[in-house]
Amino acid sequence: MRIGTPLSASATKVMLLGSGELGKEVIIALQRLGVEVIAVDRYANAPGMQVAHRSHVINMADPIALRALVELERPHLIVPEIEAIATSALLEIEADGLAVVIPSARATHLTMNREGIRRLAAETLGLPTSSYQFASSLNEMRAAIETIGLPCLIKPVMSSSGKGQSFIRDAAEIDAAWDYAASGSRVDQGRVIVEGFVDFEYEITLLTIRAPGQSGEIETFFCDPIGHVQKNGDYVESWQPQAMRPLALERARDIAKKITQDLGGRGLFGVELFVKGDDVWFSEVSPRPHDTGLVTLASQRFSEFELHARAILMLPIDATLREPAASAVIYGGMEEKGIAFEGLAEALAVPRADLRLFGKPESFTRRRMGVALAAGADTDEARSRAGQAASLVKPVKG
Ligand SMILES: Nc1ncnc2c1ncn2[C@@H]1O[C@H](COP(=O)(O)OP(=O)(O)OP(=O)(O)O)[C@@H](O)[C@H]1O
Ligand SMILES: NCC(=O)N[C@@H]1O[C@H](COP(=O)([O-])[O-])[C@@H](O)[C@H]1O
Ligand SMILES: [Mg+2]
Repeated sequence: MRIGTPLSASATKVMLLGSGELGKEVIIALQRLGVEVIAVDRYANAPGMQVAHRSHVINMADPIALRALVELERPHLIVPEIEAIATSALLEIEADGLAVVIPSARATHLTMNREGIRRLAAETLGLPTSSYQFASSLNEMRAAIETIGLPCLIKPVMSSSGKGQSFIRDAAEIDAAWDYAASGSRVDQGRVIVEGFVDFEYEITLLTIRAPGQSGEIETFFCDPIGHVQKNGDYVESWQPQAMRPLALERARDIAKKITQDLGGRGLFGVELFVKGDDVWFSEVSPRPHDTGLVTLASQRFSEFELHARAILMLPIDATLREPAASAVIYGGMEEKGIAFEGLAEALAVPRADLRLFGKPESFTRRRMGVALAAGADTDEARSRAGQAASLVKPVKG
């Protein structure tokens, strides 16, 4: 694909739908390749808007507003960065040939709802997953828990980063889990998935890229597996590479290839998998860069964001690991606008450490505001350095 001059008639235009920390890095990668970038999100001054050519604040869940913006801007490519988008509008935009949706309109439509992607993975493709049932009322949820058994997880069908998610060990926790799911759902659907608990040894994100190979045809490429730790459904720490037994790695790649091939299109996907010995379970997939993949800013020759940018532009990629590295999340720790960060010199004095401060205009106690990165001789050293650097960064009132 050729790339034109930004802000001229020949410009190659890309519209990001969602402009948080992950989109910000994708935009920087696109900017470096001379792409004209339009950042869109639900609030002003989102991280990606601060590095784009221009930006718009709209309700991306509104199909009419979304279609109108696409008609106004006429981007060549639309790059969804979050799930909460009117994917029905994306299906129409793609069918009308108005723009190319990354990785494909169908992929964004199926993955925005846990029901779509889980039924595809387990029922159509026959991939191993946790046991599961869907429920649309408290009574249905009780019946589903009877079948699935305890412990189990309750998640709104439309949510991410652990929002509205509960781990239930005891029947007494059921009512609270239903209420919490309703409060954490992005679009109040009143529908949840009940998932049987998978007693995994470790979990990984397998970054999988659909990009042109030597022949120019789309092929599947894999990054080294990323290990991570999640708290309350949200990632707090990740590292690469995660050591795996050869058979487990082969199974993980096989699952990732099958699901991404079915979703189709081009770009980078984050395939989330649970592993125990040689057993591997599919959990879910993001048809876009993954938060745990922030570690690739320190570990790979090209980060997951650069790989996504290249793949969507139909350019060749190189997914090789450069060295072991880790990432550790920096939370806001307070409910405040316009906060500041102290301790940066101390954090950056940690050997091989680096930082990303996302520039989000408002802090919440558990909002991810930045990330510490570090390389090391092995992932243990990298994890301890990244954790130390993150703990030295102190959010304070601005
Ligand atoms: N069935 C399960 N068994 C065991 N652990 C689970 C199960 N489902 C989820 N988890 C744990 O909770 C974490 C978050 O779950 P999940 O990825 O479904 O949430 P999410 O809201 O989509 O988060 P994100 O958007 O960050 O991926 C998983 O990474 C895993 O640690
Ligand atoms: N697990 C998905 C994920 O990490 N998504 C990232 O978080 C942003 C929203 O953050 P916010 O809730 O702080 O606005 C999204 O825009 C994306 O960059
Ligand atoms: Mg997840």
